Amino acid sequence: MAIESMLSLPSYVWLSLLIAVPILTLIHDVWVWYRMPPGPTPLPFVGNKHQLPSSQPWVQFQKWSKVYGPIFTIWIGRKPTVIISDPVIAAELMEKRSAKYSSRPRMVAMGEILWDGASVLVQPYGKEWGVRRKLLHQALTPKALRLYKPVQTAEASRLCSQLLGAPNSWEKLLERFTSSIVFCVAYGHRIDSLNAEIIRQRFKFMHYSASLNVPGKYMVESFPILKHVPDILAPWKAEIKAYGREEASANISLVNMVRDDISKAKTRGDDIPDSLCKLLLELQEKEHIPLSERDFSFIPASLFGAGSDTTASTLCTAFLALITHPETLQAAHKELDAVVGPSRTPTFEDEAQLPYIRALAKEVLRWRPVAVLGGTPHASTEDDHYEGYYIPTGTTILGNSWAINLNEEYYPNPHHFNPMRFLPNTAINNAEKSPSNMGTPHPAKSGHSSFGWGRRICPGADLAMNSLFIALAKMLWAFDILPLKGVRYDTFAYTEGFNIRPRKFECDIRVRSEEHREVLQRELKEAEDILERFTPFRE
Ligand code: HEM
Repeated sequence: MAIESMLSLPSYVWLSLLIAVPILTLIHDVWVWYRMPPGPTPLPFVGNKHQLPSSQPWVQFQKWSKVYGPIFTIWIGRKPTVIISDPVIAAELMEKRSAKYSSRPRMVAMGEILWDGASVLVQPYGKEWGVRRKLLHQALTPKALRLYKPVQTAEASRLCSQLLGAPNSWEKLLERFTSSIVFCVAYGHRIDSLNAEIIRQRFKFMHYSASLNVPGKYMVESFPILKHVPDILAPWKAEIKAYGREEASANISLVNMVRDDISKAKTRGDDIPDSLCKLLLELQEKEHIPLSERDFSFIPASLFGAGSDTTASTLCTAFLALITHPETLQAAHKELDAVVGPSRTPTFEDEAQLPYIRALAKEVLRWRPVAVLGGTPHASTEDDHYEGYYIPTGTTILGNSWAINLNEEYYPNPHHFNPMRFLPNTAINNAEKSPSNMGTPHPAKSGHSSFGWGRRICPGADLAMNSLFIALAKMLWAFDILPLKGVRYDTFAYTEGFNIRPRKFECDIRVRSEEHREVLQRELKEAEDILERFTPFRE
């Protein structure tokens, strides 16, 4: 009846509606735009899309922050994104006001159709996310992290001994190292080669999910109602769901592999290596976990996508920093020689005595942050005001780590790689660390925000820091990492994407002495004894 009477409306009413709706929408948008933090002027309905560069948008965002201020707005179509370039503002919104700023922007194709809400990374803030996040924390407590240290140490020794044999393959060797750690920690199985079937499978899933997250590729992102169109009428949706089923079934198989390992070990009367999946399965025996088998399987599976490439890329950046700032290699050698000496390699027990190595790892994360736009964006779930500006519900919030980490106020001479910035205050360091060369202190305890903010901060940060520390300590103890003669290195030549790493470059990796070589060979045997318990994934 209502439809019939609408259809019988005179044509001048329809015409007025056709004109009035866009005009009213535009008035609404201008009113919101006027009250939000300033930014480059958007076009009606299009926003700033035409002004966004196709390459390294974080650099353009940093330039805009100098024009419009440390908090500014850009518009993608009619959706606002607030971009933050100052660590204090990032902490104020995403940490102090985290109750309002801990969600994720809606990603319909990837988060809802492909993963059906199973992935913690893109899940909106709420109870479902909280269950997964709590489980991750339970398997990554300081006590649990201690259980993973022996395998991280053994893998770092294996990495050094592989670098002895194939120094030119350093990038691939770093990738194998981080992949193996992630799989040992997630499932108690190691990676001996990047040709392992499981690596190919994981890359296939990662590339497919990334391919869904291309702005403008799917109409469903602008009109989420389309996700309810039956599969038979929407082949694009049927394809995404089929991929989702394949990934879920692969994740469930990995959990079943660990279940099988546990039951075989019980029959034999021994135990299997500690892993995140094993800890979660033990927890499941003791208490009810309100997740389906499928959703449970996505928790250990999240480690590879989130933790392998990020850690490997950070190590690649460390190599670039060392060859372009040779004084830092010398300082690292000096500390390692004084604390560890030439007859053994460093271990986690030496960590407290190696402040320069720890500071070097932090400076790498600051100097060229791998998650250059703060990882996955945050989204607000309530209207808010900051310094008189209006930030409406549903705004996307990007912490531009590039601009934050290279903000001169906090890090003077920001492109200079200088681990001293992160050295604890001691009498000796203070002589070189006057406030004028160290800048305003960063609000985070860690001194940087490369792992994100507040309730969404990276839950794997301590695990990643342990991998970075042990790999850097052992490699720096063993090797000279040097520039090739006559090569000019570009410290800005980085890849595109959400996670960045230096574009391919060559360097000269030389063992420091025959004694160092012998120690590495001897320690490889000890490492292999530990790694033997972690069955490798098949090629
Ligand atoms: C150098 C290595 C790493 C860096 C730089 C890094 C950085 C980040 C960043 C910036 C975020 C987004 C935080 C935010 O939204 O505020 C994040 C999220 C996340 N990271 Fe990491 N990460 C690293 C390693 C790892 C590792 C080893 C794991 C394995 C446990 C991991 C698991 C995750 C997960 C599951 C999330 C999503 C958390 C959520 O949405 O609640 N990351 N990471």
